[in-house]
Amino acid sequence: MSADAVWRLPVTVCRITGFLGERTSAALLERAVTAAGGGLTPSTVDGDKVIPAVRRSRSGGFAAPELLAAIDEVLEAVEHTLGVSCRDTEPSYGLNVHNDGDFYGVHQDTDGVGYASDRLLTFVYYLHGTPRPFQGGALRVFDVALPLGTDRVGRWEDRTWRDWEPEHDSIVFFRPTAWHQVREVSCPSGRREDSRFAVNGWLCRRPDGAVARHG
Ligand SMILES: O=C(O)CCC(=O)C(=O)O
Ligand SMILES: [Fe+2]
Repeated sequence: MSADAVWRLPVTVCRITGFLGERTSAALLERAVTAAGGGLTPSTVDGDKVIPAVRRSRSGGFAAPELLAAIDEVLEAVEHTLGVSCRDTEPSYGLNVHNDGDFYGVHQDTDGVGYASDRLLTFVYYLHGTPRPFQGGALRVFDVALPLGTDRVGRWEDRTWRDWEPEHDSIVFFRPTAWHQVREVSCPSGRREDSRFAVNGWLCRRPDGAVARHG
């Protein structure tokens, strides 16, 4: 057998289109555009570092109770498909806005500071104007490529991937350990309302002793 043999394991992504429906998603987009008008700050990595070579976008707090309610409704199916249990978790999320030239390099959502290890499930819900006013901006999720021997770690050259379009009113779920990136966005108008909007977050393990939401 070749010493270069690898196991290639596709990473499961649950994707749902038309997630909130036309009216609710339009209202959420309007709120996202308004939120992007003020109060957003450069997105960070490792908790609090702004590193434009790794990540270039703007982020801020955002309330989307209708999105959380809809996530709750599909959660059991998502847990089953991804093989995670989200009992006793709480959401942590915000708004990420990508405009011309913005991107997020390859990373895991478990990177960096301690709290990230409490993330059990990643969700990303996308919003944009019609027709889609930007190009690029796919979510690229890498397959796992494990060498058959145990004497070396996987090489990046061995990785394959799948791109997921950030289509308006679609949502993806995946495990936070998945390697992924946001491909560079091209948004020639540069207008705020033409951005790639994502409500992005995690279901996180509650600190010990907290009261469980689901009883
Ligand atoms: O916007 C996306 O498609 C993914 C964003 C992301 O990976 C993150 O914020 O950790
Ligand atoms: Fe991420």
